[in-house]
Amino acid sequence: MDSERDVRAQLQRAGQDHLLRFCADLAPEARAALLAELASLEADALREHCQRAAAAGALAPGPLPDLAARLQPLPPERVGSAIHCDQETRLRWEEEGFRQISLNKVAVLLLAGGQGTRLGVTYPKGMYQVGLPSQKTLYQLQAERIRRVQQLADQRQGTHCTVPWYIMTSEFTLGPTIKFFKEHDFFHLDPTNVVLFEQRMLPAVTFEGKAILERKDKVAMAPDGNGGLYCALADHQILEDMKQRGVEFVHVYCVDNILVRLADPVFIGFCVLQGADCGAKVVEKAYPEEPVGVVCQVDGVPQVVEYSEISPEIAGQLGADGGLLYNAGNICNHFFTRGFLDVVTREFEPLLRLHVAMKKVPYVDEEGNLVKPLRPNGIKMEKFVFDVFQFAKNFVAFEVCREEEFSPLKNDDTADRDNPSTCRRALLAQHYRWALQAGAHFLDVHGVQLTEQSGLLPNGDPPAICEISPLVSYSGEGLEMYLQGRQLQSPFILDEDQARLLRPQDC
Ligand SMILES: CC(=O)N[C@H]1[C@@H](OP(=O)(O)O)O[C@H](CO)[C@@H](O)[C@@H]1O
Repeated sequence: MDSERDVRAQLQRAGQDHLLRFCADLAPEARAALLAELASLEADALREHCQRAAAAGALAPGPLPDLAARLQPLPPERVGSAIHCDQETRLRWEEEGFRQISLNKVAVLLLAGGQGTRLGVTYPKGMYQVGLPSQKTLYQLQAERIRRVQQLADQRQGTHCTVPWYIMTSEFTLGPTIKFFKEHDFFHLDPTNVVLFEQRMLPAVTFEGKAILERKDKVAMAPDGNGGLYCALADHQILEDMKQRGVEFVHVYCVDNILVRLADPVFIGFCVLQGADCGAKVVEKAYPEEPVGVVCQVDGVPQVVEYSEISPEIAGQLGADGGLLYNAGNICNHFFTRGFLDVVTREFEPLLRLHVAMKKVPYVDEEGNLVKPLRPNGIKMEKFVFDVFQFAKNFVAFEVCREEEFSPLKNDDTADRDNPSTCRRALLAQHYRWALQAGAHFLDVHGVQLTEQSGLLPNGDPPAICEISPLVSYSGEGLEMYLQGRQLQSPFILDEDQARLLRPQDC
């Protein structure tokens, strides 16, 4: 191990020796931990990182300059649609997706290293429950969708398949996530098919280019963004694990979308039949300022321009049809072939841009007191998962229906949108629609039958509460046998037990 003198000398050369200013006050263990952390940061890499952060932070924040002239919507031949296609085509994509799943060629990969700052929780977002009647958490919903999609593939193809679940965590989320999964018996998935790995962390830096101490004995670190995926895949030999299992196609998604369709056979099938190496699901943007990236082309190359980097003028531009010109909203659901991920991790990762986020970073002042700043005082650098799209040989986008597939949990309930209430409503409204489509009738709290036309209530709630377990239906399929012609009293939960009760005798 490097001695304190060595570390100090290296940090001095890097202009970062302030990180040792409380070293003399520390108990031996804390001092050793700090020295180990500083040694692992490597002084040269730290200097470079701090200089890069300060330089990037000094540039005008917000929209990228000269973007307008370089931007174009994606050409139509690169975009498929689950909304505007005919039934036969959709079935063909779905069939292909299920075929690949049943051959064990499909994995899902969850990006779950974020800190949930906007939501205001100190635990991983996946452990959040939005107040559904079943009280299920995001992690449980996702686990059950994996189980169901495996089951559907098996039923069609007569197999016994596995969709492995890779979960990228960070220093903040790894411990609590493992504990949570163990406490819940991995939601009845085989633990050997749930692979947790950790992304790297990067130091937070002041506007003057100094790494920040968050405690006398600890540098302020933050996960390296969801684009940290590519280093993390290499660090933990995840692609080798995929290869051993025979995985060829990976559905990467972000933890916060309550409606996410894991390993969606329609999306997978579309991408595979298109021969794509990289793909993104999109929804039509709801309004110009919506905080979603837009999937488009920059200098003729497919890319995502993040909401923080697009000007209001460009975001509000209208196309010939009167809708938003840049209307392909990124929902952080990506398709990658393992081959593409392999090339990215080996060749292109170092080319990924670092994006700047100005954050309020708690720090210790000169006297060693903890300060919680009221205004941003630090720069965090992040890579974005979609920044690899530019390296794809055949990129495709796939448009899906927002109501069915996108409702993200970003904020707490004080915000108007993307909060626990909007997520809960989106899921319950979907299940209400599915139940009606399957021929159910609902009774209100007074036992009076609601009409089929009963729309959503003014607050967006469905007129009756109906929650359907993902173990019973993945995307609305197979519900007629339980619900056709039934009168259901709200609230109604269709879980596996209820499904057994409702199942006709001859099934
Ligand atoms: C770097 C990144 O992946 N940003 C994504 C991601 O945004 P966050 O605000 O970082 O959660 O999810 C959005 C969809 O919920 C998507 O539109 C956006 O482009």
